[in-house]
Amino acid sequence: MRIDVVSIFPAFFDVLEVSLLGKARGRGLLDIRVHDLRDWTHDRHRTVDDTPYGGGAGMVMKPEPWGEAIDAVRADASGPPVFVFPTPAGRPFTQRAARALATEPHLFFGCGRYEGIDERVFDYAASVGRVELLSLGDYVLNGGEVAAMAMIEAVGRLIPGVVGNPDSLAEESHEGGMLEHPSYTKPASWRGLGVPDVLLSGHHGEIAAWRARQSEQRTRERRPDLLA
Ligand SMILES: CN1CCCC[C@@H]1Cn1ccc2ccc(-c3n[nH]c(N)c3C#N)cc21
Repeated sequence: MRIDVVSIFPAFFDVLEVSLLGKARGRGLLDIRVHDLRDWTHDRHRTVDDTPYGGGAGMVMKPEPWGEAIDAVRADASGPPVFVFPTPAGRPFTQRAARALATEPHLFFGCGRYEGIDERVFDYAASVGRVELLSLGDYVLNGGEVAAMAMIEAVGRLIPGVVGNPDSLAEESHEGGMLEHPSYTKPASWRGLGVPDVLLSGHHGEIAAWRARQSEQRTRERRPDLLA
């Protein structure tokens, strides 16, 4: 999978050089290319924002640099990417959305700042490819970078070969619409706290049943909406 990321803070994504995704890049499983939106400006101040039409506080990201960035990535790719724009006004980013994006050969993440990106950028992107306006959650961030990072990690780890043991993906929270069961490791007793006996029993069937009950109870208590 190829992922292009456009941001006015490209250094934000240096962290993608390390850990699991960094290794996946080194193994050629992920081709992540980070771009500075200001590379598509042409004035001395490398301007990317301007005052909003209709008035109001703050600044809006100008459409021109984004249009040139979209065209530059398209020109350098074999086919149109899926354009992902993190926005608080988007539909929820969920594990289902991550799974769908993980099937795509090429993603373009556009990270906005200020009050957001001129709406015509989304319209233009939709005229040349599929656009996904996705929200990380119901809270406000200062820009799209944190959200894009989370989305890139959630999608990247689903690419075959990125995660060592693919079986572990199936048991995770939100994969089957349920929260994952509690986990324990050595020592069996820690600061007076023990491990549920069933996990030490060696009875795999009983362990699986216990884990299923724990997932269902935890989901019912913490995320009843997932069971609706
Ligand atoms: C604060 N400022 C004025 C109010 C509107 C947002 C703006 C900041 N901002 C600019 C671009 C941009 C993109 C995503 C997000 C974002 N916030 N919360 C989420 N779940 C997000 C996602 N995904 C925030 C962004």
